[in-house]
Amino acid sequence: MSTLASETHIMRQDGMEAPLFAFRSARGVVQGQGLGAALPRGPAETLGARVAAFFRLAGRDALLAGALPFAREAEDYLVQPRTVSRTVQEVAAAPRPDARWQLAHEPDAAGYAASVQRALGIMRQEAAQGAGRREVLTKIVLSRSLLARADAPIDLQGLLRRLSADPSVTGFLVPLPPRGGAPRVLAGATPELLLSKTGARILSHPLAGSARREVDAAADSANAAALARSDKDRREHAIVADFILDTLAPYCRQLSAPQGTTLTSTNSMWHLGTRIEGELKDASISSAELAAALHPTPAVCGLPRAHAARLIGEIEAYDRDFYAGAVGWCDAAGDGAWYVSIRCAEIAGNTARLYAGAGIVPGSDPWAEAAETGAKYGALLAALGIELEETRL
Ligand SMILES: C=C(O[C@@H]1C=C(C(=O)O)C=C[C@H]1O)C(=O)O
Repeated sequence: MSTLASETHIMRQDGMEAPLFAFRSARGVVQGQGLGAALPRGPAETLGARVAAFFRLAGRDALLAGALPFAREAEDYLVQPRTVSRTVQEVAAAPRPDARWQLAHEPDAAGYAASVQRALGIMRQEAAQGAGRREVLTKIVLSRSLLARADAPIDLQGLLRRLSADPSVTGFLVPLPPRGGAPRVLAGATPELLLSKTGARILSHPLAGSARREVDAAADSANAAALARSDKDRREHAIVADFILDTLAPYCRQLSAPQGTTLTSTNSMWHLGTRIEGELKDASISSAELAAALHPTPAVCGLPRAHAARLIGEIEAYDRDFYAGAVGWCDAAGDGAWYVSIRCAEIAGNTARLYAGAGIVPGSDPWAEAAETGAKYGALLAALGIELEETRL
């Protein structure tokens, strides 16, 4: 255990100490204050063992929270706060910020559509090589990024309040390892539950298959109806739900998706979702270990997983770092909640780096996928107060 007291202290503009981390949803708020200690960092493979060793020493009241990066081999960042509060949500509105922004796309919609073409070409080629090939790519999730620089430091507490205003998401703020000595956080409004555990009961609610929300009610329902009957989106979704069922099955005495696949929505997006419920054989396994086993699911990576992750590294021009990873918390009983870190931005001082991705399967239309990623910036753009024309292609 190492103490990082000076590294991640973030002061609010009013001089009060800001929370170390926060998760706010309609189910309540879990928030930590002050940095106590940090879990020795390591890859997803060893998270379960490191968390178990931590709680053997840290005692019953301890709690760990933080972020897993996208790459399984990269090091996670989990911290223990000095104090924890778990409360019921009080949604205080926060005024929209009026900063001026400079924006840079990495890549823009055309560049992103070209990457999708390239991935579809790889899928066609591998499928043509047929069963003789060991690894045939059936899905890959490609992302793009938007770098936004404000003329003033970004107010993290206001941002978190605006991100949490949508009752269908979990607003989060977690510290990331400082870069070049400067503190940074990951802030987002994730709609996707990777895994939660309470005693022996576990839940996962994967999302895949998307359409934008519309202000006009008729257009909005038409988008939802088209998503519900889209064969491409159903295939894209089934790959994720099957992967999660297969991965969790060995840990469970009972596992099912009683409602099947249904439409779910946030303020900015429609999704196909499957609520998966299970009962663990061994209730002492930690939610962090289960989250690490699942991560990254084909909702953010692809199938086969390692093959898709390698191709993402080749096709995307940047390292995803903590985007498309997982954020969450875990207590000494192993109970906790872990979310897929999407609809998020890495924030340091005046800059926010937003990310958005979309699942590509045979039949995907490159420009439609580019438009989908534009729509997925929506939650963060609205919370930061950024207007972006390009999100409507
Ligand atoms: C990758 C993202 O979202 C994921 C991809 C989805 C899709 O391709 O339809 C839907 C929900 C998420 O699992 C993102 O928002 O960045």
